[in-house]
Amino acid sequence: MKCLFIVIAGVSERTLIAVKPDGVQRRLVGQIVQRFEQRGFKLVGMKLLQAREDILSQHYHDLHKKPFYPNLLRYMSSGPVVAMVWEGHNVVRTSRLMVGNTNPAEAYPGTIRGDYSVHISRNVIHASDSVEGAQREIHLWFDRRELVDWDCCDHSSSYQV
Ligand SMILES: Nc1nc2c(ncn2[C@@H]2O[C@H](COP(=O)(O)OP(=O)(O)OP(=O)(O)O)[C@@H](O)[C@H]2O)c(=O)[nH]1
Ligand SMILES: Nc1ncnc2c1ncn2[C@@H]1O[C@H](COP(=O)(O)OP(=O)(O)O)[C@@H](O)[C@H]1O
Ligand SMILES: [Mg+2]
Repeated sequence: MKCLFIVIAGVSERTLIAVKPDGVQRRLVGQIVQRFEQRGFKLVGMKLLQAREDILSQHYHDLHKKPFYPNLLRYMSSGPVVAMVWEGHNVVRTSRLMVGNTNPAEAYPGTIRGDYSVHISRNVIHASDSVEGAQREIHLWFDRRELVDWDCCDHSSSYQV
């Protein structure tokens, strides 16, 4: 029974969150990170990068026939993005709810898109939309060695005088 618990505890769900170029340029990174921390998720990977076109075209492969696809790639290349991996119970579904509708005009106030954006072509943030998609996107954006496993600790037990 103890072994079973350890196995289950070891496969906590992860998702890819990316602050898009407009979010970085508008200095929204800190507020977005704060929302995920406050909700109780654990940051296990984070980097600022100018996304390469091959990564973006794989990332948005499902949309490559859409009329807005060229504009989407231009948007995502228009400055650095902050890519993050967050971990926790139901993190994929919960982070989609925190992010809000793809179209900010439909996104509820209180969601990230509902609070910080007005137009679908500048919607501030990306969040994986399924557990399988998250695994694929994390693998695409991060090297395994860039992800850090760490335990929450009760600091009071390590205070020293
Ligand atoms: N310019 C433009 N961009 C769009 C349109 N539809 C979607 N996009 C952009 O393409 C992104 C990807 O679309 P989706 O994957 O369907 O939406 P999403 O899953 O909410 O957004 P991501 O988290 O970025 O994947 C959106 O977040 C928008 O930035 C559109 O009609 N026009
Ligand atoms: N109709 C649209 N017009 C412009 N951009 C769009 C449109 N649909 C999607 N996008 C862009 O493509 C991104 C990815 O789309 P999608 O994966 O469907 O939504 P989400 O970002 O909510 O996961 C969106 O975040 C948005 O930036
Ligand atoms: Mg999407």
